[in-house]
Amino acid sequence: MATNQDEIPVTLLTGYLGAGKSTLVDYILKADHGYKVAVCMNDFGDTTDIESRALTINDPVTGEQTSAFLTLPNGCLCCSFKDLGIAAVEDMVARQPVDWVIIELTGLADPGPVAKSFWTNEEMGDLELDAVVCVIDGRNVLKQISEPTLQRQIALADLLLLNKTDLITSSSDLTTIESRIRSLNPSAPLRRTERSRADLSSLFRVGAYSGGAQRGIGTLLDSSSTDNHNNQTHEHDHQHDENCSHDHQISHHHKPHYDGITTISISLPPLSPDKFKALNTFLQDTLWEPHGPHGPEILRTKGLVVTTQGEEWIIQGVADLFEVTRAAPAPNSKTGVGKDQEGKLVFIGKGVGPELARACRHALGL
Ligand SMILES: Nc1nc2c(ncn2[C@@H]2O[C@H](COP(=O)(O)OP(=O)(O)OP(=O)(O)O)[C@@H](O)[C@H]2O)c(=O)[nH]1
Repeated sequence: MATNQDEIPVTLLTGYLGAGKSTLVDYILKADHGYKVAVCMNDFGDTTDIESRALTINDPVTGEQTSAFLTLPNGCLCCSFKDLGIAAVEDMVARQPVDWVIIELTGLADPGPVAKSFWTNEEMGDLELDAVVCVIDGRNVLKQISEPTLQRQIALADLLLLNKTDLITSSSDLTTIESRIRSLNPSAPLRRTERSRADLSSLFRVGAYSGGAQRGIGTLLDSSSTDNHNNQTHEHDHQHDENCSHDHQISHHHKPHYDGITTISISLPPLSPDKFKALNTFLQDTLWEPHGPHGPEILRTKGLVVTTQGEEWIIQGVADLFEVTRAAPAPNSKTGVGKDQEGKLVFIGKGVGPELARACRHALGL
């Protein structure tokens, strides 16, 4: 499809909690393609600090670590982006020349309103919406597919990446998954990926929006016409879309959000080796053991642990799987971890509440 080479393409990256969006961003930022890429990250559950620490970006000239992030510090891009987001992206692009803008939406965002605001905004300067790319968690998609948010993410995409194929155990599962995805979006290319390693030429200058409406996208982008989940379960009042001033500071309480999903953030002091071990056991007990019909269903776990020895570790969990890896040094930090630096553990899921925070503190003897 023809694209305007003078415009800077904007890719909207969507996909459910833990699908592999940040992994894709990390892959793109490190790949050898020669494009200057700007990334906007938005996150649900106040975890952008953890995300940005999970990535390392080296300046190609100096080799030093750089921060390429413009943090949009609230958890609800879909209602604040229209006014704040585009201006923020324009500002970023004005400060440094870039070839490609990638906006990673939260795992719980409907990409429709953001895509629409980019597509219809006359004052976007050199920016042009290029494509909506949806990363799909191959391991969990069949369990999650009844979620309206995920359905819209898939339905709206111009390119679908079926990720985590290493965790899909049989070819019949793969066929079932692909046909379920196809039932929601029969026309977008569907590619299989492991660790989100997609062919970069299929991601850049897709041109899905050049040349006017296609695939009935106009109707899909209008969330009021197809989206009934906002009206039913979304706790926010989107009537005040234009001046969205309500409280998005969800980090330390457990407000219901999209699809009845709540989040809790537990701050952690520097952990001794014994307490770090206890945290690992707590995560195993919490994520691996069934909680019965009324227990929380944890969809996503993220954490930053600071140890008393001054190490930092990142925790990433999706459903029952989790991994603990050494954190990249903080950007612009030459001194390492400060003595009073705190860690935190964030759970996102259904029925996630203060009991979980209490259980965690108890398990760690805090
Ligand atoms: N086994 C396996 N793990 C993967 C793959 N892709 C990503 N992961 C892991 O899945 C976890 C979540 O990946 P992220 O890239 O953070 O997912 P995300 O979509 O950005 O998650 P949210 O920010 O919650 O929306 C991390 O632990 C990744 O290392 C894959 O293809 N295979």
